[in-house]
Amino acid sequence: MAALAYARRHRRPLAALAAWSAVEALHTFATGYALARALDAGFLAGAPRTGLAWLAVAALAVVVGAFGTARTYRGIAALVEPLRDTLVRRVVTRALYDGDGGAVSRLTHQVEIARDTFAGLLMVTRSFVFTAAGALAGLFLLAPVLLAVVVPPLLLGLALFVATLRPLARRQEAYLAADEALAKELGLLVAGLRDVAAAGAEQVVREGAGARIEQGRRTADALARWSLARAGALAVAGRLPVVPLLAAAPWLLGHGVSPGALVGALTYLTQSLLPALQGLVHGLGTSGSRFLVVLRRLAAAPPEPGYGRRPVPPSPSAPALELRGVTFGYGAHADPVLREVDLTLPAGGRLVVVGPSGAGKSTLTGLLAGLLQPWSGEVRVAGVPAGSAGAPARRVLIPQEAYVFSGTLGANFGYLREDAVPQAEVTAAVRAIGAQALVRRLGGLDAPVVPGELSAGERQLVALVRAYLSPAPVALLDEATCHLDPAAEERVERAFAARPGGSVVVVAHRAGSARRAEKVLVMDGPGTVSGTHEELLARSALYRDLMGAGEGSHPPGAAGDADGVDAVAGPGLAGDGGHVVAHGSVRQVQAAGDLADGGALGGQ
Ligand SMILES: Nc1ncnc2c1ncn2[C@@H]1O[C@H](COP(=O)(O)OP(=O)(O)OP(=O)(O)O)[C@@H](O)[C@H]1O
Repeated sequence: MAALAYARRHRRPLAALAAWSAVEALHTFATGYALARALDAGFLAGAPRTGLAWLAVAALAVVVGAFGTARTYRGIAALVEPLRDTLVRRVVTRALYDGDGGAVSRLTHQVEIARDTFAGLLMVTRSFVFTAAGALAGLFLLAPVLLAVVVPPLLLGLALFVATLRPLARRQEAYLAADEALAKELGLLVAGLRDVAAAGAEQVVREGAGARIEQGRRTADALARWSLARAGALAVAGRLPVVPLLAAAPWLLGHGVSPGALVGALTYLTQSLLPALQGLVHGLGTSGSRFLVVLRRLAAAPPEPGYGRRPVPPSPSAPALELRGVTFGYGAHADPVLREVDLTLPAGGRLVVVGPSGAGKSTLTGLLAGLLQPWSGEVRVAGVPAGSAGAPARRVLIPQEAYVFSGTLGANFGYLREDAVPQAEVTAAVRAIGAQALVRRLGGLDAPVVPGELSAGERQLVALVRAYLSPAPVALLDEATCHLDPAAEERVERAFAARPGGSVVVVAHRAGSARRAEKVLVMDGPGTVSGTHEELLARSALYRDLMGAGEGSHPPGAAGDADGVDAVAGPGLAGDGGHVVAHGSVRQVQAAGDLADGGALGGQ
């Protein structure tokens, strides 16, 4: 269908190609016929001049045919180049919109394969059709009975070859898939080489890439074996048809076929039909299967939602982060860590997350950061789905273990920026985070950093300045200040809260973070409950425990927890614009110890 549509769109170049192919086919027709006439009417009849005249006709046909052949290349180019342009446009569009990692392989390798093989296919198919037409017409004119001897073995050869097409195409597809996977893996590796070296992950990376290379080798071997089988089929199809003609020669001569016609038939067979058949078999076998496979990979990969359209841009006024009915767990058979959680963090909002160890706080930040994908429900970033273009650059996650690499302090600070960060901006960030003493001690921004020679707290300061300078408006601090003293921690949290245009989620390490917060999310297993510090003291026994208030200070009128199940923040809280709102199912409340400000939360 697609081929027909393509042919319809390119009717004119196709017609021109057919016309020049017909001129080319004149040569085929004339070669056998003129040879037969040269023998029968010329040399065998004692009229060598007539024979020579017919040979001259054959020679003239060669010249005319060569002219036709030369012209067919223009027609081929007029059909092939538009296909290449279409494929390149498609691949580049997908790479730009979807961050398609296999695009390099597609663009540099597969599009060229598609173009070359399409040209090859057009050439051999066209040549076979017109050569066969010329030769069969010639045979018919010489003696129709010749067709009965020549055509059946030709068809048998074709059938043999067709049988190898499908298995070969499958091997070709596997080979290209392996090539793409390798290109993707190497693309990722090159981008992350510094991180690989910093994390000492060379061995892991070697094993992963080694497995891909091995897979590529295996698929190439399988392809080579089937190519060998096809070469066998080609040998049979390309030689066999001569035998019946030679074997039937006495019978044919006895039934009115002249010697010249016999020689003409042999000429048609050996000079035209068999080479054209070999060309077709070889061309379809290599170019045909490669073309179909490559085209399927280039054209049939499912377009992503919104493919070909501009992605919806993130909206700065939409909530910075939203969870809608998010359920998530680790492993197919594990209990969910979060169940049906709704959460809204308005643009510029601040959320502090508290909960006992294992309650799912890091899991929540992983979901918000896009490191984890929910089982169900949706994560939206600035109004767009978390997986779509534009969303990744809007969040920066600072985990407990800060990542610092060997290089200058300035390079570490500016790591998440694509531009050169102005000095004044760096100085302001260093001051906001409270890292001036560290910068001084190391000798300024150009001083080299040896990660192992920094304390855990100093490494956190480096990571925090880097996050502060990042273009992402949303900062996710997952106990990112746990190695700092309470005063330094407070300074960092205030800095992120005041970051222009910024929103922040803090997984609290100490109770003080929650006391200072506008809104707090209390997590306990799959359950969440949110509110202000005062609301939660009244509503949540777990929160009172975490804050060190204890059961004795249970304020009058607080939401009941007699059955061990805390209140779920319901519609009353949802939608109170400007505040963080959350609700979800809540599990058994667990006491987390009596913690005062400065003490650790969550079992640290
Ligand atoms: N990679 C993982 N594979 C399987 N289970 C995990 C994984 N990470 C966390 N969990 C489980 O998910 C639950 C929530 O863990 P999570 O780290 O989110 O809790 P947390 O509140 O951040 O804990 P902590 O305060 O100790 O850091 C725990 O039961 C934990 O064992």
